[in-house]
Amino acid sequence: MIIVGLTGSIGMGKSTTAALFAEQGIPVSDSDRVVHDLYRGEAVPLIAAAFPDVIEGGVIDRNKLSENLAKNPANFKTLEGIVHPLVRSRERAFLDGARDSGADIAVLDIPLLFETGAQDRVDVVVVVSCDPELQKERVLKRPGMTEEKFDLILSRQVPDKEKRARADFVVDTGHGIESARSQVDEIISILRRQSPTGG
Ligand SMILES: CC(C)(COP(=O)(O)OP(=O)(O)OC[C@H]1O[C@@H](n2cnc3c(N)ncnc32)[C@H](O)[C@@H]1O)[C@@H](O)C(=O)NCCC(=O)NCCS
Ligand SMILES: Nc1ncnc2c1ncn2[C@@H]1O[C@H](COP(=O)(O)OP(=O)(O)OP(=O)(O)O)[C@@H](O)[C@H]1O
Repeated sequence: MIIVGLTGSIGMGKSTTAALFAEQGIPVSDSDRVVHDLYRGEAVPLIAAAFPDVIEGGVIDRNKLSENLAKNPANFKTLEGIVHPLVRSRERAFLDGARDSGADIAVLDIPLLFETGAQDRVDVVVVVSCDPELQKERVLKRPGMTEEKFDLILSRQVPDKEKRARADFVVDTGHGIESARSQVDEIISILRRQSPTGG
């Protein structure tokens, strides 16, 4: 099974591109979604011990957590120390399930692929990218997003230019969905041609 690591900076179109792989029947795991899920369950007691004021009604309130991180960026390190091993363990379970189901390709959508060294755990790296102005416009449209939060998150991510340089494939999301869909379909057919079973 070919493991594809899908990454890209905030707002570049990872989730949208991941959905295009899923459309072709390829199993996809979304790390941001895994984190959000952990914040409603397994991670709650661990995060409550480190940051008691971000718990609301027994779950983690991501807005409160974001405010906490904006005030104390050093807390990212503690938080990531709790969250990333849990994400990693969910990732292994996902890959086992994908293998058991006979998938020839599986996609891991990992926003912090290069930052966490996850490129060593995947066979192929796909980076999603677009123009930085379009990226900013997309992100600032989101409810609860501020320029400050955008800059804080960007400052913790490997720059887009470097990501593109390290990619096996780049998907440009700046020209609409149909364009992205044909880029993804092309990547899938290249991978299937290269795979030992020939797909
Ligand atoms: C900072 C938090 C509270 C913001 O939550 P919110 O719902 O507003 O945003 P969301 O989770 O959708 O993330 C928005 C964007 O920021 C990126 N991002 C999230 N955490 C980080 C981080 N630690 N470093 C760099 N980028 C990050 C995401 O990948 C995404 O591109 C949340 O993302 C979080 O708890 N992050 C820490 C866990 C983590 O490292 N996640 C990254 C993927 S494993
Ligand atoms: N190929 C595309 N064509 C047109 N719009 C797109 C395309 N890809 C993404 N978008 C739009 O850009 C915005 C951000 O996309 P998406 O949520 O997929 O980004 P993301 O990289 O997953 O973001 P984050 O890193 O914050 O989770 C969305 O509004 C989405 O509809």
